[in-house]
Amino acid sequence: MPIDARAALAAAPRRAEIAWNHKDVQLYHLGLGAGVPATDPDELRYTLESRLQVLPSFATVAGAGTAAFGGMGADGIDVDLAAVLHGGQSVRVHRPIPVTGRAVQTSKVAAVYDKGKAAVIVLRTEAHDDEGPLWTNDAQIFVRGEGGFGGERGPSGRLALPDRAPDRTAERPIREDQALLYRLSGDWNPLHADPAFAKLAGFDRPILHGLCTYGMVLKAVTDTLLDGDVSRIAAYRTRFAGVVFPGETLRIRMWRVGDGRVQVAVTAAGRDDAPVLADTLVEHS
Ligand SMILES: CCCCCCC[C@@H](O)CC(=O)SCCNC(=O)CCNC(=O)[C@H](O)C(C)(C)COP(=O)(O)OP(=O)(O)OC[C@H]1O[C@@H](n2cnc3c(N)ncnc32)[C@H](O)[C@@H]1OP(=O)(O)O
Repeated sequence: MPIDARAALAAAPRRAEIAWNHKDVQLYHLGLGAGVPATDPDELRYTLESRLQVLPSFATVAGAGTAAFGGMGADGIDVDLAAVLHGGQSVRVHRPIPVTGRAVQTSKVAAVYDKGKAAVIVLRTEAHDDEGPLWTNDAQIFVRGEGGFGGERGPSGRLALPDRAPDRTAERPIREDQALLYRLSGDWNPLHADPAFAKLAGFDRPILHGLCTYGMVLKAVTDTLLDGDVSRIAAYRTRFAGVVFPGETLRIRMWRVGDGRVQVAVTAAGRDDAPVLADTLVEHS
């Protein structure tokens, strides 16, 4: 059986020692489109080692994605990569991520939901270093065609948008080669690079990594509403509601909804505002 929920949930957490330095952080930020214009002091915070800060979404790639792909091969989970889409993601940072770090990361399957036509696997990753906890991530992995095994349907997690105009709107173009650059941070899924594999998965051409959109949007919110200061971010969650293609432009609408929260909706600007990110919330100080 491709998904054995009981075996997946009972499996011991996987443990990995991970390390990163300024180059990993700079490459990750460049993969999100940072550094344009190259001499803009606001962009240098993401690109120049002497001023570098780390976007909290870096937690999703630290250790070059070991947790994500380790989870796909966890006990009880044997699925076809062409059936896998990233369904949702949350990150909570317990303190700012250092530019250079070494940590122990554990990951385990925290839930397996049966959505009828699909299964949703929740993969939880926690990291700590000598000073204590660093981050807790949940990745929701949507596996088409693997539902119907008689499991719980799980929560819907929907978040209604405020009934008013957004406080701010930003647009962010995606470079044609952005997925090729982003994948160097550790997500080597051919879905984002190989047209033949993308076809197998049902797409006309390679699609952008969900986590690339995720990082681009966090950067846009930080730069637009949080003075470009990543240390103000505590948590960030989203649902990947529709695919994005390299070369498109993201339209990012933001609402301040009180108590240090920004709600966000993201659409593809050139495709009739087709939904891209839904149920998206940034928590900040
Ligand atoms: C770090 C870990 C990495 C993990 C490995 C990932 C590797 C990466 O390289 C892969 C990627 O980056 S893929 C790119 C990013 N993801 C996407 O582009 C997906 C975009 N979303 C879609 O296409 C559809 O929403 C789609 C297809 C997801 C769902 O659309 P529909 O089939 O129309 O679903 P719908 O009928 O609306 O809902 C059925 C039930 O499923 C739940 N659901 C829907 N979208 C979900 C989503 N995105 N995540 C989780 N659950 C989701 C619905 O809530 C519904 O259940 P319920 O009725 O209980 O509410």
